[in-house]
Amino acid sequence: MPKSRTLFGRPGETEIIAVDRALAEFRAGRPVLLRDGENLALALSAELADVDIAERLETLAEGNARLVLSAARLRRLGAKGRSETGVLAMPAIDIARVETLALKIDARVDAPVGPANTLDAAALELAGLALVLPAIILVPVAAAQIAGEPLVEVAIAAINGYRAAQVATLAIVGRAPVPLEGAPDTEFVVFRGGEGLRDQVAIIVGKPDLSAAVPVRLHSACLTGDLFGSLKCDCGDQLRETVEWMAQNEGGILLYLDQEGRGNGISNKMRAYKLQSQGWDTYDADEVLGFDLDQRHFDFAAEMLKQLGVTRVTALTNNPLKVGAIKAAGLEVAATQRVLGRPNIHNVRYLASKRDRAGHFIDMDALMARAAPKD
Ligand SMILES: Nc1nc2c(ncn2[C@@H]2O[C@H](COP(=O)(O)OP(=O)(O)OP(=O)(O)O)[C@@H](O)[C@H]2O)c(=O)[nH]1
Ligand SMILES: [Zn+2]
Repeated sequence: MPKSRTLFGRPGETEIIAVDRALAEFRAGRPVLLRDGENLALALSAELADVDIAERLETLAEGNARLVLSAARLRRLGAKGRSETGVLAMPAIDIARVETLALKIDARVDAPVGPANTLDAAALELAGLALVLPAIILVPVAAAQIAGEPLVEVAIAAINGYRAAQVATLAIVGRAPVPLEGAPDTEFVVFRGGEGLRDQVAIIVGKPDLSAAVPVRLHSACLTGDLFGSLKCDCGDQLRETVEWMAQNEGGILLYLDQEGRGNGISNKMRAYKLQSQGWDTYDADEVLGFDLDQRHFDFAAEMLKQLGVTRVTALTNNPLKVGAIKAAGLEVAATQRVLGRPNIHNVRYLASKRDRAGHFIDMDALMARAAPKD
């Protein structure tokens, strides 16, 4: 990403600010102006579009509007031969059709799907960052057509470089002791930036020896499981049992990451839960919505560990993605340790899917042995 220096933007931050503004607009259902050199296009989240905004875009579109969809969504729509992101031409912006193609379960694609260009791909990345469905109405425009319009403009390089820039600017903004039940010697350290739309938290339990392999868990936020003890997953048990284990052993660090729904956000997770209640498994439900197996990135989590002085870890996880990401970020993984949740009739299919479809190291027999409630 190009560095630029202005009065109110430190080098590298100007681009982050532009994307932050674009995200606010996008999530509010207003079009964002994307720029790739001389090429301009208005991008609008399909799930937030209504007839009024469609009519206004139509006056600029001149028949050139398109609907950008993810590879996963196109697969579900039965688009022949498409293994990547693609676009559907929209001679007229028909909101009912957009809604069907973006969200409806039984929708099939009835028109040729074209390849996505750099603006389309950046629009899809923006949707991912905004935690909305990966479906965007894109309208190519000329500068003269939108002169004087109060639009937020963002260069596609800024969008594509956003995650890396967020890692580079990650910094501790607050820390304090927070005694926890069962782990009274605990400190919360809050980092600004990283993934998702909020800050990230490192929970340092006890006084881990930073010169040895530090027990570390990267824990993705799960409102339903962590906070309310939902029976649909194993997150709450993993969270509390890890903190307890760290307190009773040599301490450790749990990173609480703003990655609801495997990075899809809480609203898309709830859409997926609705589909699951109709019989879809956890990954198929996500694919219906247009998501791949896992949208999470963990490079910023590794950076958090580095800033806390960690170089070598014992990774407390069953997820090979997390282990790979920690290693790829230059930290040493001395060992991995399984984190068993508790199975029940509501989560057993979810756990089996994670094992069978995403390669999680889950020993179902060991897990089932824990099915009985604690005495
Ligand atoms: N999309 C989606 N996300 C889910 C579902 N169930 C749980 N999640 C999310 O999945 C993530 C689980 O994250 P983690 O607890 O870090 O676990 P993990 O990736 O299974 O890896 P380990 O627990 O470390 O082995 C959280 O972001 C949850 O919100 C689901 O059915 N669909
Ligand atoms: Zn969960």
